[in-house]
Amino acid sequence: MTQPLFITFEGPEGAGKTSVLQALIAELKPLLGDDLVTTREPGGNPISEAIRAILQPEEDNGMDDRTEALLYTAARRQHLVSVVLPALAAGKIVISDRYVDSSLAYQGGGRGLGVDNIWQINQFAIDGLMPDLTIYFDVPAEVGLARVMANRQGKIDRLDKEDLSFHKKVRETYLSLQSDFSDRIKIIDATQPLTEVIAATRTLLFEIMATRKESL
Ligand SMILES: Nc1ncnc2c1ncn2[C@@H]1O[C@H](COP(=O)(O)OP(=O)(O)OP(=O)(O)O)[C@@H](O)[C@H]1O
Ligand SMILES: Cc1cn([C@H]2C[C@H](O)[C@@H](COP(=O)(O)O)O2)c(=O)[nH]c1=O
Repeated sequence: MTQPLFITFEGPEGAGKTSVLQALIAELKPLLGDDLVTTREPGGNPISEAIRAILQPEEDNGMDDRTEALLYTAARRQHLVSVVLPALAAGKIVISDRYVDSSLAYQGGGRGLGVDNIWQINQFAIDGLMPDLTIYFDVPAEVGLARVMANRQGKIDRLDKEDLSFHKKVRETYLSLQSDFSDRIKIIDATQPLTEVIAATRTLLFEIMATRKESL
């Protein structure tokens, strides 16, 4: 069996994670086949997708900030158990669009609940499982939000609609996490043209895949 890899994509709204992932799936699937599993949070299985629908309606639903933090964490737990852990146990490469850093940045930073508090509640859910590599796509909040507003054709959800100061705090928290955990979290300037962002991501993915060894 080959050594499993757990890779996560992170970033503020409109950073381009989904576009990059779609482009690279098209390149990597012919090479890796079933060895590559791509997924997203919140979601990736029926229970977590149901939680996503509660978390991300288009209109404000009056949700309490701590309830929000707990629901993202619950969705994460189910996603881990249903999708991520079985794939890693089978030696696969898992790429998840968002993971625990999203909660640290959005609920810890954006909502002001505190990164340490959000880290603590997440320990129960993730049981120590951290990514081998996190790629952080960095854009100023204004740039990302402008992309979302220009392109989402009516599907602007509850979090997209938060004010600019919320989204700025999300980005600041991501930058601080990246600086504190720079061995794990690699930063890409996502204001570059998409083709360049894809190329930078490809380089990081191929670097870590080259370290993957055969194991018993
Ligand atoms: N580097 C780029 N330059 C210009 N436009 C981009 C770039 N990357 C992505 N976009 C556009 O920005 C929009 C948002 O991109 P995408 O959905 O991939 O971002 P995301 O990080 O997945 O966002 P979210 O997390 O908010 O869903 C899309 O319309 C996409 O075409
Ligand atoms: C995992 C996670 C996500 N969020 C927020 C971030 C985004 O606004 C949405 C996810 O939407 P996307 O289009 O799939 O990126 O949810 C969050 O606030 N906390 C989290 O833990």
